[in-house]
Amino acid sequence: MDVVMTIAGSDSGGGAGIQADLKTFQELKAFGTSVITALTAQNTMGVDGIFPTTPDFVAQQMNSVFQDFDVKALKTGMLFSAEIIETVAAILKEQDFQIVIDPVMIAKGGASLLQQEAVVALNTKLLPLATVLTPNIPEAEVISGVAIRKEEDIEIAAKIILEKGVQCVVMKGGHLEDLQQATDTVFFSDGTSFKMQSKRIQTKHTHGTGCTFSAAITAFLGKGYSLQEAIIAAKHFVQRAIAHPLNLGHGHGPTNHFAYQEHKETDEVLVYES
Ligand SMILES: Nc1ncnc2c1ncn2[C@@H]1O[C@H](COP(=O)(O)OP(=O)(O)O)[C@@H](O)[C@H]1O
Ligand SMILES: Cc1ncc(COP(=O)(O)O)c(N)n1
Repeated sequence: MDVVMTIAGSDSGGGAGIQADLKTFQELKAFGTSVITALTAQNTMGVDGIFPTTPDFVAQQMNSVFQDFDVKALKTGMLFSAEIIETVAAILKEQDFQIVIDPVMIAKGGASLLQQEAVVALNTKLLPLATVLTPNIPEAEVISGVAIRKEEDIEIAAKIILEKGVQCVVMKGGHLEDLQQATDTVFFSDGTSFKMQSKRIQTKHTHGTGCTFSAAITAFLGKGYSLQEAIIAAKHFVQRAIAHPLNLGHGHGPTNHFAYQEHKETDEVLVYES
């Protein structure tokens, strides 16, 4: 059994964060371990409160798992503060994992899940350790300092991000809402790139899409897929999870992790070199 890890915040509403990650790992038959950076009081309508863990206790959780398990791949999600980022980075520097970094900043409802002053630590301490970084458009803008207004800006921002030491960046297109397609563009540090395109589903139930996508990449990497294979397989996973919503809650409802097994016919991801 392949062991993977998520280092992220808890979402009491079950749609994002640690809960989305563990559900994704489970559906993909990877054994999920978890390090909780913060508790959030949250539902589909928004975040009502945040209670961060101390950096020392984040370290203690990581060390307990690493002492006992052979972790194959891990992801980070909500890290909340510069102190937590520095603690996580210092431990990961000593290890040789495949690391997926989902640079979570703002929840769909608008709450800040990363303190503003933590962006420097993210850029300088954590990004150089990333096998793959998965920013949405607003996150890519903050990390790169480039305002993304048109297609060409995506490539400009990606190049700046790769210069920070990231091996691969997936520029997620979920926030480009005027388009018919949900297109993610993947750039590697060797200069190659490809696009993944799927039908944009008209739905408000997109809570946890980014968490689910990065957790799926982690699970597939843990199972031995190549980086490109893992990213493409994860796009299939999230597409099915969005296409078959559970219609839960009164706001932005969660994605459907069961859909990967239950709706194998939903497979319309187009991949092409860019
Ligand atoms: N309405 C949608 N239909 C299909 N795919 C979507 C939709 N919204 C987001 N996605 C996909 O979900 C994944 C997460 O993207 P995004 O929503 O941009 O991330 P985040 O949750 O971090 O904001 C990406 O693969 C993106 O293309
Ligand atoms: C604890 C936690 N982590 C991450 C997100 C981001 O969610 P999304 O994937 O919808 O951007 C969230 N809302 N809560």
